[in-house]
Amino acid sequence: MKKAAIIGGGVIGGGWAARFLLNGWNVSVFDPDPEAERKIGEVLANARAALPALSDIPMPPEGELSFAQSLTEAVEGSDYIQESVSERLELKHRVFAQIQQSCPDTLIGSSTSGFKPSQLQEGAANPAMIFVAHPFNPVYLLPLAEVVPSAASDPEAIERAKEILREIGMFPLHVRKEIDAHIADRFLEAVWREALWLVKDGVATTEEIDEAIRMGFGLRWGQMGLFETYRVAGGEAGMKHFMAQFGPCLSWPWTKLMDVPEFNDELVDLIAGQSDAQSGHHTIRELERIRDGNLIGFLRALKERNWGAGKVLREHDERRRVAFHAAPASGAPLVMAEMQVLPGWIDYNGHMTESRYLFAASETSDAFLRLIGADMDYVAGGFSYYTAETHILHLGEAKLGHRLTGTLQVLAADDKRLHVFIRIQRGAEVVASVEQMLLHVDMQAGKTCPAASSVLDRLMPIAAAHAALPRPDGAGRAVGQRKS
Ligand SMILES: NC(=O)C1=CN([C@@H]2O[C@H](COP(=O)(O)OP(=O)(O)OC[C@H]3O[C@@H](n4cnc5c(N)ncnc54)[C@H](O)[C@@H]3O)[C@@H](O)[C@H]2O)C=CC1
Ligand SMILES: C[N+](C)(C)CC(=O)CC(=O)[O-]
Repeated sequence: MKKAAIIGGGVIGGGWAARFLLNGWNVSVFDPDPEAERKIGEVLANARAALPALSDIPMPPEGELSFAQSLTEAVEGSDYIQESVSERLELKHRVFAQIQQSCPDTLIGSSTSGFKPSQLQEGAANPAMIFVAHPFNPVYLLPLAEVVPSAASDPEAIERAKEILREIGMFPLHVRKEIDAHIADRFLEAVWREALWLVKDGVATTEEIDEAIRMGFGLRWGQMGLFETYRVAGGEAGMKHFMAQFGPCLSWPWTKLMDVPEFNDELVDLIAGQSDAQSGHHTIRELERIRDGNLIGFLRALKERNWGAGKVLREHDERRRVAFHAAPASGAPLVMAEMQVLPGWIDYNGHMTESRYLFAASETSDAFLRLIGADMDYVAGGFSYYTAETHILHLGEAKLGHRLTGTLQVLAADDKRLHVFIRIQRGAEVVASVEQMLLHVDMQAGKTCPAASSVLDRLMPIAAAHAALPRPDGAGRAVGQRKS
């Protein structure tokens, strides 16, 4: 089992410890803070609840965590050392000196947010082993680690470090030219300084600034970065058009940070050329589709959490739910869910795996239950619908990227029973039908009971309207039954 030593077990050291442990490494932490063990325990509990949810493969057995009494004890026999002490250069120098007394040839990544590797290496016994490995909080979830070597670094050691970071699920971004605050923190710092001006000048509150980020460009940045986003914003003509349109802003007072590069053809060609090399293999339409697919995934996740832009989606749903019940019930199957076949839904036969048809049906029926008021508040009150029986007919194949619609027809309903017929459709093609019997239950008693009148008042008009629909062909089918 490999061993990582974490020197400094605060916010970032705790995150590194969790990432290594959950990826199967033994971890030894040294931090003189008497609270370090408790703090790391809490970070680890959060990481255990979060990181496995990102994986479709079972996680390796967790490594062993130990707390060393001295720095020398922590680093002994380690394959990798991550320094995460406070952002003070003289403290980092002292820590490196102590580490290299006993482990001069072991890789030492520093979490420093801003010091250059050449600064970290000053006075070191073996500068070649010291480099920046700058992570992002929470370290156990965010993949980026900026790996910054200096001219004194050993290239082979840097490649080994990048491989270790990949092994624990990170994305090592090799920063080729050392600079204060590396790459990402320079952006964070620029945005931060601009935000401080806006607040100080009374232009916006901290909340308004956060809304400006999380309701708009923050979502775009999170899935496409800066240049790819602006390339798409240039329309069919791409980056050159974008720059022609917005280049003049560089000399307008659009920012307090007025030290800007001269806007000339050389700059345009530099940026546009790099943008072509980065993204020119996709058409703008392809990039739009990639962007939209990514945004749908984000927004669905945010909606699940009822957070940020996801809260807006839920509020919008609620408004539409009220409007829906105010109108007369329609006599057509209800379109209750839209989804896209994701990579993790595909099986070894190259099409959507069977369990995802049930998932798609349950997305559809859950949305219907929310529609009739059997929502999470109703469940919190101790009542719910449970599925008693399901019959799936596989009628077609859904493949990666297909957009699917879940429609629901009520076959029958009374105060305790809800018999539904769900079609999972790709356009007009029904790829599966899912017939279900749901029973209304008192969750505490573990028995069926009549649904609340607030639910029945919404359900029964829909059931009455659907009674006029033709009975679906697949309804009531049993396994093995031949159609006459
Ligand atoms: N907080 C953040 O958002 C990020 C911080 N960083 C960087 O990570 C490093 C650590 O920052 P945080 O974890 O936020 O600080 P922190 O204040 O939460 O933790 C620093 C820890 O270092 C310990 N420490 C101090 N002297 C020590 C010594 N001689 N030996 C061992 N441990 C010692 C302290 O007791 C403390 O627990 C800094 O270089 C910072 O710039 C990097 C990315 C993000
Ligand atoms: C504010 N900060 C400079 C410490 C931020 C970072 O270094 C990275 C992060 O996680 O935001």
